[in-house]
Amino acid sequence: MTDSTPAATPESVLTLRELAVSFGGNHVLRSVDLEVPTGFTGLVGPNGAGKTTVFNVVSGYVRAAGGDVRLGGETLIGVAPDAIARRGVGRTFQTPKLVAGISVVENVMLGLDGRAGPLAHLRAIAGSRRDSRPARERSLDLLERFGIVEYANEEASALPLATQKIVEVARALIASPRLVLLDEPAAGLGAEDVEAMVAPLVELAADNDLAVVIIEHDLALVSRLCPRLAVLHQGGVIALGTPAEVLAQPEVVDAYLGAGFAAVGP
Ligand SMILES: Nc1ncnc2c1ncn2[C@@H]1O[C@H](COP(=O)(O)OP(=O)(O)OP(=O)(O)O)[C@@H](O)[C@H]1O
Repeated sequence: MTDSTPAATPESVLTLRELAVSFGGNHVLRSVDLEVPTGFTGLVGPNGAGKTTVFNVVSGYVRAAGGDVRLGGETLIGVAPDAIARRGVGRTFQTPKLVAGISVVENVMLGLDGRAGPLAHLRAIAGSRRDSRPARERSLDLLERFGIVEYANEEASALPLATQKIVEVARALIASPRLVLLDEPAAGLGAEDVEAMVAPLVELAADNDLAVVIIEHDLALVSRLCPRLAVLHQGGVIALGTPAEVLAQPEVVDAYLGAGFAAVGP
């Protein structure tokens, strides 16, 4: 390699092109363009900007009105949520969606079938085809990594919020995804619980070359984790760059942060 070799642009794991979503007359996403490489990307913006809607389209729960979503080179438009999960997309929900009546270790295993969404409960009744010894061991291994293996046999939905959120992260990771979407993972958690979730997540993401997109209102956390931030506002990405670059942009201050905000750096 010579000095004149151009710096490699990181390969995009997830690509959104002119993505549009409407709910009736509410045009939530007008034209969202975003490339997500491996590593951590923060998706921020005001309440109601459409951040969760982006996750819902990528994971197949909401239909796009226009544009494209590509994982690697392949479109995810028209693909069912469980099939999208099996192609390598793991996700969590703003409010944990764990299946009641089954244990923590079993909830994590549901991730192997892509069963993380609203229908997971109904399907779980039939039992998971993936309830094999290796699946159980993989689930236990993840619970160990996240420091919650002691809860493995407890009913998941009875656990404190922080533990439920960590269980969801483990469920999102069990199928060895390429892309993980975390919807406000730290909301409602104390500093210690956030660390308990984040430290193993950062290690696992690095070990497995994952692309992780985090929606998070805690800007200190998102700035620490994410070398890239995208700001969503009025149906599109209005800023993209390092946290320091993005949080200093006047339009981001106006739209999201408020005039009293001063970026804390570096
Ligand atoms: N399934 C749906 N049906 C109708 N409207 C919806 C649906 N999902 C989202 N919306 C609307 O789309 C808009 C964007 O919602 P979304 O939850 O994506 O925003 P957000 O940026 O994630 O907000 P927050 O930061 O408050 O979680 C809101 O006006 C919301 O009411």
